[in-house]
Amino acid sequence: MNLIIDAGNTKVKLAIFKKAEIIHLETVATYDFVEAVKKTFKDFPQIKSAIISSVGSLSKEQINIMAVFCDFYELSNASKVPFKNSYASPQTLGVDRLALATAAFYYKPHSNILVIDAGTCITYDMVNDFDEYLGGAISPGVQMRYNAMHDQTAKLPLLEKKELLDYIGNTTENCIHSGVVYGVSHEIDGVIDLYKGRFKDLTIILTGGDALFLSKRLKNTIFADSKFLLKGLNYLLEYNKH
Ligand SMILES: Nc1ncnc2c1ncn2[C@@H]1O[C@H](COP(=O)(O)OP(=O)(O)O)[C@@H](O)[C@H]1O
Ligand SMILES: CC(C)(COP(=O)(O)O)[C@@H](O)C(=O)NCCC(=O)O
Repeated sequence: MNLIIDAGNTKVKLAIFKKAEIIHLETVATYDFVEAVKKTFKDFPQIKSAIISSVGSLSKEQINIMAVFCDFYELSNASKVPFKNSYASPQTLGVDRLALATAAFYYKPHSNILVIDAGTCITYDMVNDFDEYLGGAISPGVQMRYNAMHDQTAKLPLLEKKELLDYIGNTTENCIHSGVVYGVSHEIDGVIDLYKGRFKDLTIILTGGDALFLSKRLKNTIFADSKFLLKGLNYLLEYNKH
């Protein structure tokens, strides 16, 4: 069994893989990380190896607790990956994006794949049919857009995402929801259209905490998989063992 940890900027996801199958999944806040790890090893003593991708605020001490329990690997920009990395600043690339590109590579090798991760930020990552990672884009995530409007104005309230019946907002709250929800979904559809114009037979994967909420609102056909990054990490753990 492998313990796979994706520490993002909002939440830490812990998954246990038995070969390619996820048999346990939980999401915790950064401050609960150490307790969650201890409990996981108590409940699943069969875990032999672990990997962590951390782009959030976990400290070195928090991360190093893993080494107490098993054979532990921290994903870094020096890790081996199964594709050609053509990012011009590989040392500053988020390791979570390396995991997404890895999942894309194994999902459909030698094909054009765009991965959209709607998490704290929305990331766009492109792997082409030459198995080459090109990069993509980083934009503000759903909750970040709500937070920014509240934090940087005097009058706008802090809201959370909500289903909307009409894109014409008729109250302050509805106008904010419309701006965020229709803004994000039209951004994503617009970006997909750009990539479709350049890459033939493009496969589009949507993942991250807001994937299910957004998938219903897109005009493009996408494959939503909230566990895509975790699957990429499980591949990278096996890939870097040898
Ligand atoms: N409990 C929740 N209820 C509603 N939305 C949530 C919840 N937790 C996370 N989200 C949404 O998912 C986003 C974070 O997704 P996630 O993939 O966990 O981010 P990260 O990997 O950056 O930590 C937030 O920006 C928010 O919009
Ligand atoms: C863009 C990110 C903040 C996304 O993090 P997330 O929203 O998944 O928590 C992260 O991948 C990161 O810190 N990247 C470094 C810059 C780069 O990828 O070029």
